[in-house]
Amino acid sequence: MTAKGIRIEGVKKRYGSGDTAVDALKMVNMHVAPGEVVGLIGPSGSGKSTLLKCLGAVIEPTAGKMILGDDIIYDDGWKVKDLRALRRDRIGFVFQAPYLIPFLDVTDNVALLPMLAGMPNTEARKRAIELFKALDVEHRAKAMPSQLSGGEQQRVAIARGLVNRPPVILADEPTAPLDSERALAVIRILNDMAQKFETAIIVVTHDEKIIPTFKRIYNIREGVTYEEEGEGRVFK
Ligand SMILES: Nc1ncnc2c1ncn2[C@@H]1O[C@H](COP(=O)(O)OP(=O)(O)OP(=O)(O)O)[C@@H](O)[C@H]1O
Repeated sequence: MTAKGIRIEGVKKRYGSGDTAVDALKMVNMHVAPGEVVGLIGPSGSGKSTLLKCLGAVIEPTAGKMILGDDIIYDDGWKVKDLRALRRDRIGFVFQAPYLIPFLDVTDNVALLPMLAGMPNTEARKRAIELFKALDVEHRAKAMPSQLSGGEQQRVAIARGLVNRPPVILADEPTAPLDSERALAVIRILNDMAQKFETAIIVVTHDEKIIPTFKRIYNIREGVTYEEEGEGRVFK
C-alpha cells in the first residue's frame, strides 16, 4: 500500500433524492500509484463520468473517502477549503478534444495555468517549453493552435494537464479521435510523463486500441468498480 498517488475508498454518489434518486456510484475503490497509468472502462451509464467529476472535485460525492498524496481530501465531506486551488494545482485534466484557446499561442495556452496560480509569465512560459521538449513539440512553441496538427494539439493539451505538476491526471477519452498509431503514441507519452513526474494517471476509455496497453484496469459496472489485471502489452 502506497501513501502517495490517489486512493478512493467506498465512494458513493447519489443524484437527487426520493423516488427520482439515482445511485450513480454504489461502491468505488481504487488506488493509483505515482508513475502508474490505469484504465477505467465500463458501459455507457456505468458511472465513469460521475467518478471523474468526484475525483476532479467538480461534484461532491455522497459518502466515502478520497486521499490525494498524504492528504485526505474527502471523508464524508470535503476536507480541503479551497476546491478551486485543489483543481488548479493538484489535478490535471486531459480531454478528448484539446480545447486550446485559439487566440493565444501554444506556449501561452500552457503557461496560463501556472500564471493563474501566481507564477510570473517568463517562468511559466519556460516551464511550458520544458514540457514541449519532453513531448516533442518544442519546434511549434510559437505557433497558434490552428497551425498545429490534431496530434500536436493533443500533445499541447497533455502539456497543459501536466504544467502545474499535479500528482494526479484525469484523462477522459484522450485518444478517441486519433488513429491507432497516434493513440498508442499518446499512451506512450502518458506513461513516460507518469514516470518522469511521478504522476498517477487515470484514463477513461472505450478505445479498443489502447485497452491492451494498461497493466491494471478498473472496470465499473452499475456504479461498482472491479479491479482487473490488464495485458500491459506495449509497456511490458
Ligand atoms: N446530473 C445528474 N442527475 C441525475 N442523474 C445523473 C446525472 N448525471 C448522471 N446521472 C446518471 O448517473 C448514471 C451514471 O452516469 P455517468 O454519466 O457517470 O455514466 P458514464 O459511465 O460516464 O456514461 P457514458 O459512457 O455514457 O458517458 C446514469 O444512470 C446517469 O443517467
